[in-house]
This record gives sequence, C-alpha cells and structure tokens, in this order.
Amino acid sequence: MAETVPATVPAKRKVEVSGSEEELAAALAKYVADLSDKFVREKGLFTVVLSGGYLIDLLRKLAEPPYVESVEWSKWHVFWLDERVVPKTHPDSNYKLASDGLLSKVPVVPENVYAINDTLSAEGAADDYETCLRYLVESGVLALSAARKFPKFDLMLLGMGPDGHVASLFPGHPLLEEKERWVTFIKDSPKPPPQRITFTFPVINSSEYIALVVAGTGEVDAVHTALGNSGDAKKLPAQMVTPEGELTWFLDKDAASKL
Ligand SMILES: O=C1O[C@H](COP(=O)(O)O)[C@@H](O)[C@H](O)[C@H]1O
Repeated sequence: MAETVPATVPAKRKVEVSGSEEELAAALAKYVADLSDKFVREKGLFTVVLSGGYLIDLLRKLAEPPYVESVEWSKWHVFWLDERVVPKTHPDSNYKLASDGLLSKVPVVPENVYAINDTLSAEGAADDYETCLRYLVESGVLALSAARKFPKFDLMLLGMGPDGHVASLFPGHPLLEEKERWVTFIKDSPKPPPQRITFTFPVINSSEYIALVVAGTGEVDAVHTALGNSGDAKKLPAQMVTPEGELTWFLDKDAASKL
C-alpha cells in the first residue's frame, strides 16, 4: 500500500524592509535569536544553515550583547547551504568567512559545526556531506520533511546574488531541477570559484524557516523581479524558494528601492 504523504502547508511569505543596513542587521539578529530560543525550548537544539557572501557580516550583532550571552550557543548545530571546494583556510571558503565573522566569536561547540571535507573532490565532498546529514537524521539531530524524504532544518539563512542565485544554484543551470539528491556539486559555477557543493531545492524547501537577506543596491533588479511587478516571465532561483514553513525576505531600503 502507498504511504500516505501528509499535505504540505502552503508557504507563508513575509517581506520586512529596514531603514538602513544597521537596522537590518539588528532585525536579523533578533529574528535568529528568537528562533534559537523557540527551538531550544521545544526540542533542546537548533539546526541552522549559513550561506556565504555579505550575509555573515549582517549576522554580526549576534556576537554582541545581549545575544552573545543570551543565545544558547551550545545547542546550535551549524551547517552550510553551499560551500566552495577549497581548503578551509582559503579566502573563498564559506566556512572561513563564517568562522572569522561569527563562529569564532561565540561559544558554539566545535563538534556541532559541520564543515565540508576539504580534502575531497567536488563529487566526494557532496557525497560526504549528504552522508553526514543522513547520519544526523538517524541520530535524531535532524528531522525529516513532511514527505519524509529530505532533512528538515529549523532555519536557513540565504543570501542572493545579483543574478538571483541562491546557494550555488544559478539561473538556467540543470541543478535547479534536481529532485532526489540532498547535496550535489557544480564544477562550472558562473561565479568563481567554479567547483562547489550545494544543498538542492527539495532540501531548501523542506525548511521550517527561511530568511532571504539582501542589502544594498547590487541586487535591486533581482529583488524587483522576485517580489515586484517587473513583468519578467523568467523565474529566478530565488523565486524557487518556497518552503514548507515560513519565508521572510529581510531587505534594507536600498535593496527594496524598486519595489
Ligand atoms: O557564491 C555565493 O553567493 C551567494 C550570494 O552572495 P553575495 O556575495 O551576493 O552575498 C551566497 O549566498 C552563497 O552562499 C555563496 O556561495
């Protein structure tokens, strides 16, 4: 008999526009800290997925009072939405960016920080990361999605590039259509470096909460296409972010200036 798959709850989408980049950083820190409190209270841990790019700088207030003391950092399990296949000490490494900008400044538990294995090829690193996620599902750190096929993270923090890419999922690339893999790899990324691993859309869209964070003028057109009435028929990767749970776009007034 076929397994009954519970209906997925339609995505709730919010857009929050802050008056400045500084206000955006404050709003984002409060949002992350509140979700951390909620999940730690409910289940004793918090699974959070980081991106690269300027998102990490926008998380800076988490490493300042009151959050540096009030957040239960020891309950955090930290993952990467995408990673460049470079050594962890390389300036292009998303791990290095997050480590320097946030993780080294707060008391997270090193064993709960899941970086990629940087000694492997892109294929090997993607397989290895997916195996790690499967182990964490078995050991109860990660839940499964409503369809029970994909890991369900508590919070994913996404950036977006000027071309509308999220993670390492670029416009027009066949990886946008991946339906089975949890983690896959790309060797022809249009943005350097070319070799990366990335979560797939089924995993991204299984999340409980997603914050899509954009500041400054660099992505105004992509924000307009994704959220405004641009009349543009082409679908950006950012528009394919439609989680089971709640999606909040965090914008500053520059990023929102064409809406
Ligand atoms: O290459 C990447 O780009 C996106 C967007 O980065 P940004 O520099 O425009 O903020 C980022 O979210 C992703 O993690 C990263 O690998």
